[in-house]
Amino acid sequence: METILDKILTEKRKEIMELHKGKEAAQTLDKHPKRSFISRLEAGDELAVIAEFKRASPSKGDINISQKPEDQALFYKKFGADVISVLTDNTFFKGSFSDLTSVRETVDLPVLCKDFIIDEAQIIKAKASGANLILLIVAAMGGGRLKELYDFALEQELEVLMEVHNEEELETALETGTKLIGVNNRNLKTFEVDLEVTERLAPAIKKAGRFLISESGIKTEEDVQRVIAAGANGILVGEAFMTSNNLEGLLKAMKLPLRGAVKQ
Ligand SMILES: O=P(O)(O)OC[C@@H](O)[C@@H](O)c1c[nH]c2ccccc12
Repeated sequence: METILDKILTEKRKEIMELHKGKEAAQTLDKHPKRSFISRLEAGDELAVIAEFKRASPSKGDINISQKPEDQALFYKKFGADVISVLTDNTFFKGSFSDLTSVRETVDLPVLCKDFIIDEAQIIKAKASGANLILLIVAAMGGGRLKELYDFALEQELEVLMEVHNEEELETALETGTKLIGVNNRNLKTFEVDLEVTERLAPAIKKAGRFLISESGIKTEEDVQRVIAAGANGILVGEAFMTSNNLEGLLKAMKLPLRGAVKQ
């Protein structure tokens, strides 16, 4: 059966053909000093928060369709986010690369390009649009291709958040040498969400000495305590922030210390 991930990748292949046709000059926005998420993680003893600009998704439909990326980015920055993630996929998530550029130009935080990247042309586009980090989803391609794209991104001076959902994908990710592993609690094939995925994969990630970001389905302070207890260094939150009527309270409550957050 064709999964949603298959459908998205079919669409991406069309977009990539267009990207290859238009030889857009990859002028970078790197007038600013480099914005590194990894150095923030190395320095910090507080949970890192990646706050996502997410208008819509295939599983939820419209989430917050009228919000402007620059307004949301200013709130995220003000309330303590460490990175802003921007969905750039248009067909399924109603995002765009110009959303990413707006965010990059509005705040001085590192910006993550959240897309389904399977080709170098998309990485060049992300960089030219202002990304500091990109997402690479292990489930979207084979291990050899993953390593090529990972190395290409590093050459472009981008950091990489590598996303996994099970043990096999994690093994493939670790082999690339990536420092940042994102554990997606949502199965991209069934949309089922379970924080237990973070708990299951955390020991191997910690043992390998990599940073662990728990992604998806995190809505409450209790959820955050749970993933910190499992060993998360950071979280990635979209829907709960985009729909909250008390974003300040929620985001600040989630910025917990990494030690002492769990009552013994
Ligand atoms: O809205 P949530 O449940 O907080 O999830 C955010 C983020 O993890 C999710 O948007 C996501 C994780 N991996 C992805 C890959 C592609 C698109 C989207 C995603």
